[in-house]
Amino acid sequence: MYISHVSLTDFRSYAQADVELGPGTNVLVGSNGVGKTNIIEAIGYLATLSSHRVTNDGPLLRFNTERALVRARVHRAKQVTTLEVEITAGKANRARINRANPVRARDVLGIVRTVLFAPEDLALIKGDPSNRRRFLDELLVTLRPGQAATRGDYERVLKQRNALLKSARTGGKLSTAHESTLDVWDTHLARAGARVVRGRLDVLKMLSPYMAGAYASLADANKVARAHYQSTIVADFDEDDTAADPPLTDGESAPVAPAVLLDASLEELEEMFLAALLEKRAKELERGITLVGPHRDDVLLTLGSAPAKGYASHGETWSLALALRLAAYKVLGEDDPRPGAGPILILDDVFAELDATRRTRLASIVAGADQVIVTAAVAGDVPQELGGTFLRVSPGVVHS
Ligand SMILES: Nc1ncnc2c1ncn2[C@@H]1O[C@H](COP(=O)(O)OP(=O)(O)OP(=O)(O)O)[C@@H](O)[C@H]1O
Repeated sequence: MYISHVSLTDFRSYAQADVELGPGTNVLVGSNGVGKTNIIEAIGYLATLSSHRVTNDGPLLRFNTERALVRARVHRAKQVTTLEVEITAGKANRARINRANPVRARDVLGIVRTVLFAPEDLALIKGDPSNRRRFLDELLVTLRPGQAATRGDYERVLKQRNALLKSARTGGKLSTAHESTLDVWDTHLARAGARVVRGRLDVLKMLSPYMAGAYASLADANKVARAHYQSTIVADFDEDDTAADPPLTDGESAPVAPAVLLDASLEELEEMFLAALLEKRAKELERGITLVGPHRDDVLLTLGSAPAKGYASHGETWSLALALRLAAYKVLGEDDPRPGAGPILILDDVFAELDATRRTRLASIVAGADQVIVTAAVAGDVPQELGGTFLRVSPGVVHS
């Protein structure tokens, strides 16, 4: 797929900007701070309804404005869709498809598919587990938009269960009424949580071979890149390793998924989760929080026999983070293999970080994507093999 036109109103540094893009490679070039990333952030927002840089929408609204608009013309296979998302401070966002009546923003998930790689992605390897959970969850929602509701259910139940645990803790002894309410929340939590875990395991299974392949193509290393789901819902998890959330200080937070978890059905996962909740109930009451569940899970990434976090070099960390995104790109391409339906690949500031060999390798890996959007402060950093159209960005304006 590709986007042929993006229009921004009061988004980040842009009062109003129109950007014409084409299929194939588009390179946005301009000095530091002119607004290149702001453009690709807006395109990424249409796909995920979130920014790759900030966790809330506030900074996306241009200073002193209340509302931002991102509009795009999307070409997917033979279909052309005009998509518009309105981001409003402190209110639910709204969207419009083909200028029809507004719908919930959530309803447009899945129309645009992007895979965005940015320097912030180093946190996928070096950062706390929430980065890796978010990576899997976002990909899952792109593949199965219905998963957004499951995730929402899980968060809601988790919040209510935590509130109950906290009130039971401050109130002293757990009353019978509290206990039976907790049983009810456990059932709801396990039902939604099992779906979250199953979805993540499925996604990770799809990603793994592509991640290993992309890493091998990017790096000379003879180290194999692997990803293992670590779940707190497996029986022998020791919550002392996760005293705080984010639970990781270093090393591992929970056991690597055993085969029993990898192949478990939803019902089996639910049972596992319920058993783990029961086992941890006393500890949870003591601490006033839910200690087990997908909100505490992690993905252990390894290079050769060592965990990437804490051991990988800077270059290896870059290559592995990039390999994860390229794997996501492959998985999405496989999910909708129609010609012209592949995801849009966005590479923010990536070439400046790579040596000449890796630049060329990356260029050959991404060649053939329906659309690649690259940002660079220095045009010469973008390998010539990539070709494409250059667009010059200066503050507030994009010149074709
Ligand atoms: N909400 C906002 N309102 C107005 N301006 C903003 C807002 N958020 C960011 N900016 C401005 O946008 C600019 C940053 O834009 P962006 O991150 O797109 O730069 P860039 O061209 O990608 O730079 P670099 O090459 O350094 O990565 C900064 O000047 C910043 O002050």
